[in-house]
Order: sequence, then C-alpha cells, then structure tokens
Amino acid sequence: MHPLLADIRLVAFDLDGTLVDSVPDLAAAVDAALRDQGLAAPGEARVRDWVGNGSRVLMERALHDAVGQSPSDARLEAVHAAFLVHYGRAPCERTRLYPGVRPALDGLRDAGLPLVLVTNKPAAFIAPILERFGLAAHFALCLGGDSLPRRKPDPLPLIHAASRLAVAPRHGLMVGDSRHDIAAGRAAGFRTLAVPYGYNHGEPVSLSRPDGTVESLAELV
Ligand SMILES: O=C(O)COP(=O)(O)O
Ligand SMILES: [Mg+2]
Repeated sequence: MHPLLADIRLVAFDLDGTLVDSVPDLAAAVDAALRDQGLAAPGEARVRDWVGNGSRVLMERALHDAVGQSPSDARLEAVHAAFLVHYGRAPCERTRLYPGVRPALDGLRDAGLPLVLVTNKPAAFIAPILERFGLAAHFALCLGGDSLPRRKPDPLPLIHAASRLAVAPRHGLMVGDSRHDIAAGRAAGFRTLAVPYGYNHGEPVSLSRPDGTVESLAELV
C-alpha cells in the first residue's frame, strides 16, 4: 500500500481524467452540439482544456470560444441540452480506462477500503461508464456534478460522502487530476493525491500542491 494510505478509511475518486480518458467521447458530443448550431467543431485538443467544471460550463466555454463572447442563457441552455443528447447516445465509444486503474480499484476493494466516486460530470452518465468497464460494484456511493447543490471545488460532495460512510474527513483521501479535486479535498479536510496525466486546464496539477502524486494508480496498491 502507498504510504499516503496509512490511516485512510475512505478513498474518493474523480472520474474524467483520473479513472477514464473520456475526452474523445466528450469532444465528439461537443463537436456535434456546435455543428447543430452551424458553428465550427473545436475538437479534442481544445475540449481537453475545458473539462473539469461539469457539462454546462464545458458548453459555455465551447460557445464562448466559437462566437467570441459569452452566450445568452437561452442559447447556452439549448446547446447544453443538445450536448447531453449527443453524449447520452455514445458516452463510451472511445472512452478508455487509464493504465493501472483496474488493479488499483481491485486492490483497494480487496483491502476492504470503501471507495466513492465524486465527479462533476452529470450523474446520469456515471453508471453507463462504470458498467461498461465492470466497475460499478466497486463504489459504495457515486455523486455527480448535479447530485448536490454544490460541486467540486466545493467540499460539499466529499463531506457528504464521508458522512454517509461514517468516516471522519481526516481519514479520507481524494484522488484526482485537477485543481478542483485538490481544492475540494483540502477544503473537506481529506488528504489529496494527484495524477498528472488527466485534464487540468492545461496546467500541471502539482501547482495545487497535493499531498502526493502518482504517475499510475497502480502505485496505490
Ligand atoms: O465533467 C467534468 O467537467 C469533470 O468531471 P470530473 O470531475 O470527473 O473530472
Ligand atoms: Mg477530472
């Protein structure tokens, strides 16, 4: 076990950019939603830097980029709704687990550590993705960006998860790829572990000064 796991009784994982490389499917849905509006498709490289604050903010960034100004609420609503339809049709065509994820989740489960998933992605997409990889049963609780009144970087989802599982926050570990994960973990009183391979708006996640970093989640076990 990784030294950071000493004293840890609950491990919370981020999803996009931490467990799965989901940008190919996210970008396909963003591209389709923009094309519906007669706008240019941004493609994977741009979308990669916009993921992290949930799907509405993702579409706000995409629209802002495409038209050069903040979209009206009505236009954002329509394009976000179109994104949800496109993504819902194909959330798992080219999405892949990162190397090391399966042995890490299996090992932590076998060690008896409760695992939770805390993502900013809409909750409706969590089960299809976890089921596709046979990982749904690994998690005692899954929270999406729309499950509670506030999402990461707010600590609420982590505090909620710790309370539901009756674990004190200081015995919790938040594992994620972005500054929002590290900020949420720190504010919740969890310890924090970063992976450097995901999405962090084009910046190294080490700038957030997590308590630890692993190149692969396999290092956890
Ligand atoms: O959907 C997003 O914007 C980010 O999702 P994540 O919290 O799983 O990284
Ligand atoms: Mg992430």
